[in-house]
Amino acid sequence: MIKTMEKIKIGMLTCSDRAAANIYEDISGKEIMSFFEEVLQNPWKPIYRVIPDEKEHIVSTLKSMAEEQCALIVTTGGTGPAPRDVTPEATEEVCDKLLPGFGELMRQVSLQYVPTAILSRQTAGIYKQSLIVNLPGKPSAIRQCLDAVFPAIPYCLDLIGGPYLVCDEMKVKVFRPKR
Ligand SMILES: Nc1ncnc2c1ncn2[C@@H]1O[C@H](COP(=O)(O)OP(=O)(O)OP(=O)(O)O)[C@@H](O)[C@H]1O
Ligand SMILES: Nc1nc2c(c(=O)[nH]1)N[C@H]1C(S)=C(S)[C@@H](COP(=O)(O)O)O[C@H]1N2
Repeated sequence: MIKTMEKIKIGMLTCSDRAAANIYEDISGKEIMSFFEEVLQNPWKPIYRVIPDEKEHIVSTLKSMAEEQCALIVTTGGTGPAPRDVTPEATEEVCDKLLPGFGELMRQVSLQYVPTAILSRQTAGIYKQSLIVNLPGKPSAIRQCLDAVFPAIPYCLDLIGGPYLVCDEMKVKVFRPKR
């Protein structure tokens, strides 16, 4: 089990050519940060990076965040069909196991907001003791997707030997089936 004496580490990885080049501010990464500030009640620490849409760079950053013991790594951007969108490929290359239900649910929920939700190839999976979840790049997509999938994340971390997440029940209804 990842030690709970220490602060829980959450990786936040923005994959965006323009955010990495400071052409625009990384609002999506900040949205991920504020989601966890609101819901998490454990002591925790963000491990935050902004990198361009380059597969090998994404692969090595995901691996280094896992080596740094991030229990959860949330990416944003690079999930679409454009030539430089490669975040799902990098995630699939890194992961030992894929969890396709995450992408299925996030696309289903996102379709309530935009018909182009079907263009996101966002996925999720397990690498060692880290859960990796892809989100689209649009800042508005962050909450829509995290609100949908987060209730299953604490139990997923329990199952992979990660830290026990304690969350604000007023903000998110975490579900842990009785074992
Ligand atoms: N990290 C981010 N912060 C703020 N806005 C973003 C971010 N990522 C994407 N966006 C916004 O969402 C729009 C669509 O995102 P998309 O990922 O398709 O950008 P892109 O065309 O791939 O370019 P880039 O990789 O440089 O972000 C962008 O035009 C931008 O307005
Ligand atoms: N919730 C939500 N999902 C969304 C969107 C959005 O605005 N909101 N944008 C869609 C669009 S337009 C694209 S191209 C894909 C991929 O975006 P990405 O390449 O920035 O990850 O996500 C889709 N999913």
